[in-house]
Amino acid sequence: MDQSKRVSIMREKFEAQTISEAESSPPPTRRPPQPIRRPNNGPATTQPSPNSNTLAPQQQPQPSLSSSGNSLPKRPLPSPAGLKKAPPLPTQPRPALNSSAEDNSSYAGSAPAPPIVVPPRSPNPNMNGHMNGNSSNSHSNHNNSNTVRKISSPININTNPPSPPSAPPHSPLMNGNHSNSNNNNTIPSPPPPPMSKQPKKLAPNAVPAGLGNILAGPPPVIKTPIISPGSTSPSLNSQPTQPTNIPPSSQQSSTIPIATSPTSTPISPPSPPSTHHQQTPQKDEEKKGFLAIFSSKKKNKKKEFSVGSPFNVKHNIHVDYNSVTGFEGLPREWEVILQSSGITKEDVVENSDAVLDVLDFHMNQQKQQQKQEQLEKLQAQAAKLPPKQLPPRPQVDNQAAAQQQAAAQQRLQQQQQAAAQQQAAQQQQLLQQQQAAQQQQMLQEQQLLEMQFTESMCGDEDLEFNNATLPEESNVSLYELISQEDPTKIYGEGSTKIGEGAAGEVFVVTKLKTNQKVAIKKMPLNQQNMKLVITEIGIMKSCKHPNIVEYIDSYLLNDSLWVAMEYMGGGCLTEILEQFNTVKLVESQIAYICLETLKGLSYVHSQHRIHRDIKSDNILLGSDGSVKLADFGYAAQLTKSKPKRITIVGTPYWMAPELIRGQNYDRKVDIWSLGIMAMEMAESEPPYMSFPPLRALFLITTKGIPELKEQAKWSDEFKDFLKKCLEKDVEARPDARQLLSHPFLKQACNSNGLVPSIFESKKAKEAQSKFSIM
Ligand SMILES: Nc1ncnc2c1ncn2[C@@H]1O[C@H](COP(=O)(O)OP(=O)(O)OP(=O)(O)O)[C@@H](O)[C@H]1O
Repeated sequence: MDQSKRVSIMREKFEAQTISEAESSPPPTRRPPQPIRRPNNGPATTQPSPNSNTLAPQQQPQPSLSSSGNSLPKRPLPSPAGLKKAPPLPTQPRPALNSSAEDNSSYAGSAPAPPIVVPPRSPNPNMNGHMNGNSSNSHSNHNNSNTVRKISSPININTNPPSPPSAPPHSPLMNGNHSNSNNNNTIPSPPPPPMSKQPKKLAPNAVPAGLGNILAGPPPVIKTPIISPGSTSPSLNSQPTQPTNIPPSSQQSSTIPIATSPTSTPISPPSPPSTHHQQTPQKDEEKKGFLAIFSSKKKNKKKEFSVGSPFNVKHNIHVDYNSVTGFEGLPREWEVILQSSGITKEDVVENSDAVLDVLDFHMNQQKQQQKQEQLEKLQAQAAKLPPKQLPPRPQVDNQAAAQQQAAAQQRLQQQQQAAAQQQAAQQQQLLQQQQAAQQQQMLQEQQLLEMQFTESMCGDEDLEFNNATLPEESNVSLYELISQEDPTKIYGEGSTKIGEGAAGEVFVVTKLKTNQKVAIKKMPLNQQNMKLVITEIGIMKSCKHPNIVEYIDSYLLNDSLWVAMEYMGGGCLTEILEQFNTVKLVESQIAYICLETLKGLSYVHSQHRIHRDIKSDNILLGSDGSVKLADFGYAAQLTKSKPKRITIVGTPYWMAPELIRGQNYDRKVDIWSLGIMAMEMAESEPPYMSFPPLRALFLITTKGIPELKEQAKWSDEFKDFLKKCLEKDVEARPDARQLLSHPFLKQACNSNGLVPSIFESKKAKEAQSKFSIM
């Protein structure tokens, strides 16, 4: 699309959204900042005893496996202090962005529906980093062994106008690898973030997202996945120079399509100016230098909008694209976004499309965040409602009182009878539903087996590339996936918390019959995360491969879903990388981890699935050095009707350029992420980690990935492997099967070769937490 038209449409969307929200939403509230932490949560090194009550009530309400369900937590509970990795040293947060699950509905095969805006998988404020657009991660300080990588906090959004421009950051990466030399016109980026241990949680309603904090301090670093439906726009306050909280708009009608989304709603053609709700930024004419390029020439024109019909907007504000000076007429908030993300005038001029992609991305992200905020607020309000008070009993004489008592007793009996009948009917209905679900499940398993059989007859070529073998969309409900068994009869009472993610907490329990250790991920279940959960379980359940964490079963207890899976005693790969100062992976180990990951990916891809969140956090290690893929919460099933994907899902620093750009993408995005993960293993963190996420996304799409810092340290094979994985041209990027024969992987050690590093990193981590306690 023509640049100026695209900018113009984006601005129209923005204006419409702003007005629609301003009129239809309740007064905004700013959520008080609360530190959110994604703990470094490797498995406990001590063996949990079935009887050990590691989650002592005084520390934490015990989420015991009680069949009554009364003792089960409705939300994941705060972890015991001792189990959370003590944050030893300041770290840089890795913020996550908002999510929506347009794609994730696909596993379940729901009929194509309007983009589903998926708020955090967990409403627990302590866990909302993942989906709330907020997670944090440390900025690795290689000189400091105590650096913590995985700390979560929601992305910070702030409406404060940008500080006066300061010097742009000079990343070694950029300096060394990219031409970003003309500083005269450069919009100053925030200075390189100080290591801050305490992740900030910014007021998510504030607009523009994260900017105040980005400007003021460490940039948010996104570590957790994003899902962007491509159909939303940020709710930005019409007074851009004020720190503002914008109420989230929960109306679907208020969502705005992005240009790249197939779900976009068409924008109405231009029409004459209207008479109210002028949202044009003020003082544009005062802007100088770079800012001047954004000045709107038509700022006095007015627009007409109706609440609830944000798409019926008039093209009476013109945002022009000028190939010499950049964009003109961008909303003030966008200027701030660009400034704080370190996106320069040169960037705008040279890569206007990429800048628009990033702005689109940001708009979507903000929208999700606001929706989540709204949801959390409603939930909080509902929780605060006082219990219904019984009316005070009137004073009556004894006889009247006796009569009243008898009548009341009779009424009570009648009510009890009615309730019992109703309950019986409900139980009957539930039973029928369960039977139907079981039948359906059997049918589907049968179909799956048939499909796998057909695939196994086809050979690898057909498995991976013949779209004819793509499955049809199928509809799976949660009841079809979960077990009806009582987990309290299967697992012992004792449980030890071993990890925590945005979706829930992970415990290790012991299977009574076999004495085998099992990991149980407990996720609060609600309407928002239902599809993600179904996706995760559905895909895990049907993935059986030595390089994929084995799914055991899942259970519904109250409104929590417990997913039992193979226990991986070595924790996640990130835990090794966090100890970069003391434990460095050598090439043979990196090659081994890449090889095992590729085997898993090759299998996943052969099932026409995309993992979409490959990163060190989602690679689990066995104590025997085995390497397995985990966390399929963001995976997508390709189907005949959806052979490609477009939803923006992933964790920014690991995201492939085609995905960031909102183009159709497929399995190859996982290969890109694997390349980034390989760089993580070499350098402890992904490229551009020191940049704010939007800037990182921009750099990924425009500059690609810089080379490894210590070129001489690495073999040509490794460098070539990275080059192949990080090939921007999707066609030229090899697939998993092709990569498996890359010469670099021939250097791979065996599983035993990884064990010492797992062991050492645990030791270092223990020493670190002891040190931080002292
Ligand atoms: N099967 C397992 N065995 C051992 N540890 C596990 C297992 N599954 C998860 N963990 C631990 O729990 C942590 C959180 O698990 P997981 O990543 O699945 O949760 P999540 O809520 O999906 O997280 P994310 O925020 O990455 O989406 C992991 O980083 C890992 O340390």
